[in-house]
Amino acid sequence: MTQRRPLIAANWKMNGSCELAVQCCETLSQLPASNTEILICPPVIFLNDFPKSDRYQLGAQNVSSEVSGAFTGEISADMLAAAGASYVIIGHSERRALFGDTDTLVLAKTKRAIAAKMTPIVCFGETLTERQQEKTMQVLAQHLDAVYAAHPELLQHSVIAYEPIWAIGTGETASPAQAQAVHAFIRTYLKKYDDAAASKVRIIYGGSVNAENCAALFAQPDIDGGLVGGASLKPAEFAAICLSAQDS
Ligand SMILES: O=C[C@H](O)COP(=O)(O)O
Repeated sequence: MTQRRPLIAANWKMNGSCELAVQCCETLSQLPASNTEILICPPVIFLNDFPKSDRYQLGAQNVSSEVSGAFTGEISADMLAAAGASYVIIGHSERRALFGDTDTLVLAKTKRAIAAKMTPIVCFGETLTERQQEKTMQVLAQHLDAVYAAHPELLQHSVIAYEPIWAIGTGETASPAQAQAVHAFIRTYLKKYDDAAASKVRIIYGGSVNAENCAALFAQPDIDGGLVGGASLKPAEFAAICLSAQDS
């Protein structure tokens, strides 16, 4: 880890309950105070089940690209912020693959989040085929360009999540060296938009992070934390992952 403040984010996806929220709060409240920022992104219906705490922040898993109006089922950035979300995950591969979140939508959502004073966690990652064809960096460059080329000013307000799609929910994580190589590429690539912001931006890793593999990942110089799916549904394991970031 680095001088950048570590961020460990839980993405519950469409899982969890108010009972899990209570357990999660209790477990996290026992962690010693530290510089690590802990974030929980439950389904928005559970945001209010988390009491206000200085141990963690709350976030959402998606946001509308629109401000308001006749968009049935959507939730605006202002509404999420009013419900207590200070972060929002944007462009997760599941959104891109299953719900049609294109690069254009990812850019629009990123702008909306920042306008509502939330921090977007903008997700990027390659498929297994793209990795096998050695296209990882090319694919990432294209997707990064789609958000930041015309709007480099967004970078200083963003967190980047690198999530190789082949490692999500599969139990197969990128090795620390593989992940570090991509994180270093992303940081270097982003320098062309804003050199200072690229040095400061937190780039977190997601894809089968667990209590066993997290320490080696977080020890890498360009890995500034994790976006944790399955393991974040087990409060004790998630707390162990948060502790591991403190030690790295
Ligand atoms: O947002 C989280 C990622 O999709 C990783 O999920 P996972 O930890 O279950 O592989």
